[in-house]
Amino acid sequence: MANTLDSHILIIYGASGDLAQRKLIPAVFDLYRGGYLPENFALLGASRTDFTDEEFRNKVVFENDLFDKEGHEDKLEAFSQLLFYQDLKTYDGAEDVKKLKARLEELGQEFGTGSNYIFYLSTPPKLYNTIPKALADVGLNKPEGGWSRLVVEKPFGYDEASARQLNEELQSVFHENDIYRIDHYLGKETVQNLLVTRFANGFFEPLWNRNYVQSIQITAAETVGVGSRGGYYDESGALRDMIQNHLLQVLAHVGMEPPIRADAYSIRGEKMKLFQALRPIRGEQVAEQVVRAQYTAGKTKDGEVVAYRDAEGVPDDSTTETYVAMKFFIDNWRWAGVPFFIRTGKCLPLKVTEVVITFKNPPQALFAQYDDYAIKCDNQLIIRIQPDEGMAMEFGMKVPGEGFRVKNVDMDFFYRELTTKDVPESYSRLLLDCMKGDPTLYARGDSVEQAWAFVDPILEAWKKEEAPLAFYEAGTWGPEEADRLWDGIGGGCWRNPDSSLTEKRHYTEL
Ligand SMILES: NC(=O)C1=CN([C@@H]2O[C@H](COP(=O)(O)OP(=O)(O)OC[C@H]3O[C@@H](n4cnc5c(N)ncnc54)[C@H](OP(=O)(O)O)[C@@H]3O)[C@@H](O)[C@H]2O)C=CC1
Ligand SMILES: O=C1O[C@H](COP(=O)(O)O)[C@@H](O)[C@H](O)[C@H]1O
Repeated sequence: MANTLDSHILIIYGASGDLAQRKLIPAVFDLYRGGYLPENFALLGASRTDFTDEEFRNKVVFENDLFDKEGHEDKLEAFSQLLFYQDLKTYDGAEDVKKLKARLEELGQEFGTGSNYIFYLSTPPKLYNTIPKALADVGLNKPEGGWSRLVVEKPFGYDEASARQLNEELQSVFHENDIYRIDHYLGKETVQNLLVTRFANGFFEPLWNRNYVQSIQITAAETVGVGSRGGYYDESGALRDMIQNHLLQVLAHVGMEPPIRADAYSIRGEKMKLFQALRPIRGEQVAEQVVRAQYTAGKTKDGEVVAYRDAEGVPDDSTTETYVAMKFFIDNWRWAGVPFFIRTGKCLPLKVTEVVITFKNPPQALFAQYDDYAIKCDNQLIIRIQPDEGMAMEFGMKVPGEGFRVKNVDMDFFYRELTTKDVPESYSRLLLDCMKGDPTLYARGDSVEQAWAFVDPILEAWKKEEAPLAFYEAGTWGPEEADRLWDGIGGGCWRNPDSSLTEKRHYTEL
């Protein structure tokens, strides 16, 4: 099936690496299989490893376990014929980029793709500024008669200053509208569905504010440890790796004002305003509002785990956090006074990401004398980002029989009931949007800086050791210090979720 996308070539820098093999090439194959790619399309891998086109195809397609090969041999073979490879001596050398340009022109003629290019930077981040400059030196940032877009992987900077500098460097050679800062959480259907839930329905929005909401919590728990990524992770830590980008993006979808239109300008503008309203956490407040912790040896769902400090590539005196829990406020009219909580960690009991909106109790506890009312009657909306994607509303109902005993029940919706199709993988959706020239689900430069501005003071306090590092056993829900964040706000606690969104309850004991 042909479509109306512009013909183009997708160039993946760092094509010999893990991300290209595990995520990018399979995502392009999904687009190919779904008929989303333009009729004239080619993919050019570029990195230093010596491959012929054929060797590259073998590595990233035929020897790639992530492809379900059975029954798809013909499609895979045809897809592989769209893949090419250009070896480089360096990523930013003049000779290399000239060679790359010549290859692109050759492919452009062979495939009729013209001079439309997407350059995907899947290399170590230190090359994110030098590659675009090298492209600009030979005019590949503004190709004659075509267009050029740049996709930049995470991490986008290390702090606000480095993100600002990177923005300046990129924007000096590419127009902001052509820079696509990828955050794979924005490619998740359920993160996008937060906007639909809020803005396509009439009954959530009137309740979605300080008058009715008691607290909002976001949890992103992982069972895995750092595995073989210790070297990268130790320089990063959970705050940079998960909160500065993914979870603040989720927060923005939960907290932003309604956009005027469902387009990149309006949606990204509202997200920026939300980030500007985040109340900074500085100095002594860091110890009160943010808990950082590191896992020790233990047992998770995946088996025995060694302590973080014993993981490959991690120094034995590392103070890098593998867990963060924090409480903060958003200083705007909608959210004044509402506490927000975010936590994320490695080696926790479950892989789960969810948002929980807890609504205020009714003004009078009318049925308080009946046993379990007090503990049972939270009105919560639970939005499950992954897995078991869906939503559940919890509220109190009368237990049949005498008196007014109240129990919590739930109404749920599961994404799998909405469609029999597989939920598209984040990278496929995001790549397709870039091919269409739609940056709505990509992070805008100023908002990335603003997100860093929120986390920077926390990182500074940690650097000065103004807040202690706690420890938690792998396989537990984190340190007990995180529970204390809920003190003094008039109720509430972390919801430690089950593996399924709602355990189907049997009410026989009633
Ligand atoms: N892997 C993942 O799941 C994710 C990765 N990312 C980001 O994407 C980018 C690529 O990640 P990933 O594919 O995992 O990384 P890899 O370490 O696998 O590197 C990708 C490629 O970059 C090239 N490279 C260039 N210079 C260097 C260097 N000095 N050291 C090592 N490699 C170099 C290598 O190719 P060659 O030697 O052939 O030139 C390598 O194959 C990173 O910035 C990462 O932060 C983001 C999210 C998830
Ligand atoms: O970007 C990252 O995300 C993953 C978690 O992504 P998910 O889609 O599986 O929730 C995390 O494991 C990794 O450390 C981080 O770099």
